[in-house]
Amino acid sequence: MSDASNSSTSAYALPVSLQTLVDETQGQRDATWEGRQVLILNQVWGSLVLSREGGQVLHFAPQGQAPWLWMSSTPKPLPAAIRGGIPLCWPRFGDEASDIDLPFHGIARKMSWQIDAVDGDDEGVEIHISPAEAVDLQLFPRCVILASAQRLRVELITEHRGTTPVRFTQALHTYLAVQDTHSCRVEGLTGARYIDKMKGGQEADQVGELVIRGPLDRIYHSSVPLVLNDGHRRLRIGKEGSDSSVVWHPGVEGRPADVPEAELNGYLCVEAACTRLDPIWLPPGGQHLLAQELSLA
Ligand SMILES: O=P(O)(O)OC[C@H]1O[C@H](O)[C@H](O)[C@@H](O)[C@@H]1O
Repeated sequence: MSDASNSSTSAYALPVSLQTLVDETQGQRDATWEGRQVLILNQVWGSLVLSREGGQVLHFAPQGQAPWLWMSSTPKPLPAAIRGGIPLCWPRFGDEASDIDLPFHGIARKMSWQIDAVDGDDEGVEIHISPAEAVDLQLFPRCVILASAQRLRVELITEHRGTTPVRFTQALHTYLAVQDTHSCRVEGLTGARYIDKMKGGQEADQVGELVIRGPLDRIYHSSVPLVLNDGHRRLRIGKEGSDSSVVWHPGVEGRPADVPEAELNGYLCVEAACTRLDPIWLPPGGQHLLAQELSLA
């Protein structure tokens, strides 16, 4: 379903068709949503949806709570990436120079992934995924997703299986569900140096708390945990293996085609990233772990 009837008007809400699939799940099952093969978990600790296309968490909510992640009700059809949840931008983030000739946000979010293990009980679940197709690079990715009533943690692990050192960038491009983008503050960035991509890459220092007033596309040089406060909920955004925090919202002018107007202010992207500020150099045999962990603050 990709029409207006799939859109829910209440804040934090999932697209109606996805929420229905979650509600109809008891325990764990495979299903199809918007042409994607998804694993749906609806258990004592909460619910989670994972797409094999893109290896992407599409939804997470602790039991009895509203969704923590935003999802477009009108995603583009395959082979496009889905806008929402936690897209994997790997092994290239945005417009940074790359050793390898790759698309803007890399290849992972358009790859097909397989589920290697799902290990869960009433307390939570641990899911391991890896590419279902050959990765024609020296680098090989895999992910571990840990969900419980208290947290969602996504780990993106890169192994170097080749013979020469490789430089790469990446991001866990998380779309966080908010009541209204323009009521949001991101706490923890005061004083941090940032690159303003909307001002041609101009650099500046963050003065005071970051308050979202309009379109924003910034790479902060920051490795500390942040808090997204939308006035109704405070989400702690912890991370590992990342010295860049990207904060992005396109605003009305830049609204992507796969974001209905009514849903535009239902999210803010706060991304755990390794960018041009902190690219990863991996030697042969090396491994890097990038993680983002969400919990209530
Ligand atoms: O539309 P996408 O390819 O998913 O990219 C969406 C956005 O992602 C990042 O946050 C970048 O900083 C932005 O410059 C970009 O516009």
